[in-house]
Amino acid sequence: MKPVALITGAGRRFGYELANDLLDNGYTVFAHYNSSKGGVEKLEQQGAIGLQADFSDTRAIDNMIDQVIAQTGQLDLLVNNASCFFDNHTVDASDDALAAVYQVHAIAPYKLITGLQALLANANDGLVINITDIYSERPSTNYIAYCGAKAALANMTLAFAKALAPDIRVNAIQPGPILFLPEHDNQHRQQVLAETPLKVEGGLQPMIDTVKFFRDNPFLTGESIKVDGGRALNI
Ligand SMILES: NC(=O)C1=CN([C@@H]2O[C@H](COP(=O)(O)OP(=O)(O)OC[C@H]3O[C@@H](n4cnc5c(N)ncnc54)[C@H](OP(=O)(O)O)[C@@H]3O)[C@@H](O)[C@H]2O)C=CC1
Ligand SMILES: Nc1nc2c(c(=O)[nH]1)N=C([C@H](O)[C@@H](O)CO)CN2
Repeated sequence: MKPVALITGAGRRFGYELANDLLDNGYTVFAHYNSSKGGVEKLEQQGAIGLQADFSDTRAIDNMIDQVIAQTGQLDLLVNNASCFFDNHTVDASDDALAAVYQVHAIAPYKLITGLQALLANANDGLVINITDIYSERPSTNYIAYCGAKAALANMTLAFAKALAPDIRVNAIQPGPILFLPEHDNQHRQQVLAETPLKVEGGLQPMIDTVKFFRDNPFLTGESIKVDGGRALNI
């Protein structure tokens, strides 16, 4: 049987490239998206199974879990990647945005891990990888809710690693400046790179390589790896 992966936020950027890589490496991929339908449609052309869910709606999370359980008896890899990068102004202007930050980064991963636990345990070496942030340990004052939610995900990584062993491994990746957003101007980019010892935007391949590192190391659980060019040293 082909290994099975579920990637959340697979419609663009890191989630999309990771899903592509897993498809190329023989995985059956469940590709979740919220609004990036076009990206998942490309993945579906390569055999992926698209799943739409807005994680700000808990019922949508439950429905997605039911769809996965109905289509597979095992899950080898769950990557909790979905994220809404909202700053203080965004969440101060909208309670819905504030709630979404915790729904997407904490409630959805919690419900996916617990709801798919039996499928992960059916795999030979079930693995959960939570995508947190270097700011989950040293918060930014401009993204207070986001950093708090990522910190919750980081903490749950430790708890689930302890609670689900030895059947399921749970680890985290803490990205730094891997890929700027289109709206990030040159001034912001230069400032971030000035604070990054390796002085470059990391790109997505180091993240994909780190997923593979966790996949290939069955003795790792409860671990978190920074993929940040050293930027955590300066925040
Ligand atoms: N890019 C970087 O430099 C850094 C990234 N990270 C983390 O790495 C991971 C990947 O980063 P990146 O690719 O830039 O992430 P993105 O900002 O591109 O977001 C990832 C995905 O999250 C999904 N998402 C957002 N809101 C919701 C929602 N309400 N319900 C369901 N899904 C939702 C989006 O789905 P859709 O597009 O379908 O709406 C999107 O595809 C993220 O967890 C991010 O926090 C951390 C530090 C730095
Ligand atoms: N969901 C996202 N989270 C984060 C992003 C992103 O693009 N999407 N980017 C960062 C970095 O700070 C980077 O943009 C450099 O400023 C943090 N989290």
